[in-house]
Amino acid sequence: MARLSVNINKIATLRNSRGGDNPNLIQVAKDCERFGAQGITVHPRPDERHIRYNDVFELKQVVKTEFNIEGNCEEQKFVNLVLANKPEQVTLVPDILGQLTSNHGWDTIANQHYLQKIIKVFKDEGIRVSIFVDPVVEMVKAAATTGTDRIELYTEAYATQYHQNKEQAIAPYVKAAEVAHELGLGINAGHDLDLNNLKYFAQNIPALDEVSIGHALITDALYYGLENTIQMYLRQLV
Ligand SMILES: CC(=O)[C@@H](O)[C@H](O)COP(=O)(O)O
Ligand SMILES: NCC(=O)COP(=O)(O)O
Repeated sequence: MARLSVNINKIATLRNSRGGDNPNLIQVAKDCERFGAQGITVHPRPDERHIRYNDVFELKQVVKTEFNIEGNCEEQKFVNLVLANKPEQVTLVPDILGQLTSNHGWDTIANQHYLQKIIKVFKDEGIRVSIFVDPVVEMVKAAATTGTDRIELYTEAYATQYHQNKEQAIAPYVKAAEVAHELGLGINAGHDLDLNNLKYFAQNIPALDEVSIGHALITDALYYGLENTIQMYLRQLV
């Protein structure tokens, strides 16, 4: 059964909007775990518009499940932050500066040597590495030679197409996941997964290890409450 990591970026967005400490990010992380989350994900960005670098140090002290830090490893500040905190997992995302949200996976062919080098930096410190990739077989095959432990399949395209044609939407992910599994890679997934599309995704990707979900889950929590919402998401993964 795939594990659920709750991305708490949006809690930090809300907190930062008033400059104070309400909602308290650390308490929310603890509560997510108490309500059943099997991991906590954060994606600090250079402008610190939601997660601040300092939040990561505080979260590291309290997260008891899997701590997953996502971000752009081309930023030295991000690399230093991860190495200083040694989370269970780092997810490398090829964001460009000022990007609204993540919108593409790595070109694992063009960046093969760079990825081999940077992945080793984290793995030498005992940190599991996952890299963000589009569901493209060539990219998955080249991911396998970078030394990464896992890939995270970027699911925005799946989420967008799901309502029109879910069979068509899932097809490239099934293929990419089969290849990843054959090559010995672990499989994570995330971006725009929600209560409508999650169950079908998990049912069709049997080797799925983990999903990280933030935007939709935190939005749903406004209506259903955080505890109830986390339980609802966990039920989609059974
Ligand atoms: C890598 C990924 O898909 C998510 O981490 C997403 O980028 C969330 O980041 P924002 O909350 O900044 O949109
Ligand atoms: N890695 C994806 C993630 O952490 C959350 O993405 P989203 O659910 O906020 O789109």
